[in-house]
Amino acid sequence: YNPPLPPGPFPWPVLGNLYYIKTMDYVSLATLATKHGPLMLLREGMQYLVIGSSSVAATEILKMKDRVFSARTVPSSVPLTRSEIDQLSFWADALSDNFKNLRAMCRAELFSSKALESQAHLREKKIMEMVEFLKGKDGLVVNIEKCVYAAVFNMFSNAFFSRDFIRLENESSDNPVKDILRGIIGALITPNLSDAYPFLSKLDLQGLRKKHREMSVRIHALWEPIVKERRKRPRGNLSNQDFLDALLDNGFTDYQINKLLEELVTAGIDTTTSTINRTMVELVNNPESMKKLQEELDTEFNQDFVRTSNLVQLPYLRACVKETLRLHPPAPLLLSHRALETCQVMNYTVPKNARVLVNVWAIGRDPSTWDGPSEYRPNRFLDSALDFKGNDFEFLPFGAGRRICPGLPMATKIVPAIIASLVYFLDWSLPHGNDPAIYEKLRATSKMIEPLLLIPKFRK
Ligand code: HEM
Repeated sequence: YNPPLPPGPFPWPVLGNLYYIKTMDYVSLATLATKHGPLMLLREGMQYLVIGSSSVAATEILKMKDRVFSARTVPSSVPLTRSEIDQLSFWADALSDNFKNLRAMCRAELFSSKALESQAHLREKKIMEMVEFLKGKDGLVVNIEKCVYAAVFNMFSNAFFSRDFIRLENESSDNPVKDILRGIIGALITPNLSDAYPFLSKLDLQGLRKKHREMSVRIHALWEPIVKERRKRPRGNLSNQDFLDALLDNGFTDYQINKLLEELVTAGIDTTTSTINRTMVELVNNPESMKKLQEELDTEFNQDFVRTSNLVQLPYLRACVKETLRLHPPAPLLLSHRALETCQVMNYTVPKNARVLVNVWAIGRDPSTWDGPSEYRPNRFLDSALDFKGNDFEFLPFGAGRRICPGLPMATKIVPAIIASLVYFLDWSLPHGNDPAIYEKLRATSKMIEPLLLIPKFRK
């Protein structure tokens, strides 16, 4: 007996459900799922697209059938050949040696407790520079998003190369790094005819692969001189190794280094900054939560310095971050998974090579799990063991299983540290006062909040 395909909207000949996919965003897909069910099938031209929208569907896809769904559908805008993907990219199948080696390398040299501890003083330094800069803007309107971006990017670039890449003082001017990364993400997520009709892929009709390739060249150009210079240095047991040293010691070629770092910043920077910005929007608009967080920080830090290593013990801070990730997961549909073979999920058949998404945004707002699902209530996490480490399938901002976000340990250091320092040293208000309509607009936008303008006021 072969169970049927999952239910879904009626597919048009040739086109399938391209109409829905063109307008596809997690909010309309969540609405569509209330009609068709927690496991839904759409047709993207010639491709099957399966969407899981409940914690039960997520458990089956990411836990019970994790191995089967551990491959990715690689967007055709990715400017790599299949063999490059298999040999040097995170897009590789999770069962491949390359994938396991990349994850092991990152885990050991970037995300282990030891590596993160050795970066702690750098994170603190970047934070204090940001705080000093903001103290100088007392009472003025600042584009907080840009300051956060600079601090986060420099934390990355210091872990990679022991260098800053973005100057805080450039707060008012354009930020080419951000534009490049947005360009890459744009090329990856724009609905692409080549994905629906793979035989068109070579033509690159929308120019998305070309755009991605150009942006890749530009981002690599930022660090290529550093890599070149570092190669000339004698290698050996240097103290103060950064990630680049580790890659060179492990025989990575320039091209491997370029691609790995590109993929790490593409995946890590926007997700991290968006979580911080969205937490600020929620806190500024929920004064009680803000007050409670500031009180918690005041008891913890009676000197003038936020030691990031002390932050893990702060329950309310953690609860605030979790509540932001529940309401605004930066990767609301995860990245595309792919079925390695035909299999059964929730008594339906999922065909081999189907693209599979999990709507973690919908799961985080499921009214059968969450009270007042669209309200910002960090308290709900205080007496709860729910965590985002991939074991609780009603709360999956980092995914779960073999494909869980490898950067989770780094994100959970950076995000609370920056939020804590912003609200410990400064009070914040909105330029036009607290207008509920503006709040709803800021928090509802499916794109990144931009520009996020706030007024800092000296507190400590
Ligand atoms: C709050 C911050 C972050 C969130 C919410 C987040 C979330 C996610 C999610 C949902 C996925 C896809 C999981 C899936 O498809 O099942 C992912 C993948 C990934 N993330 Fe993160 N991430 C964050 C920060 C970071 C950071 C800081 C880094 C690196 C420094 C990073 C590197 C990656 C990489 C390389 C992948 C692809 C892994 C793969 O394909 O197996 N992320 N992340």
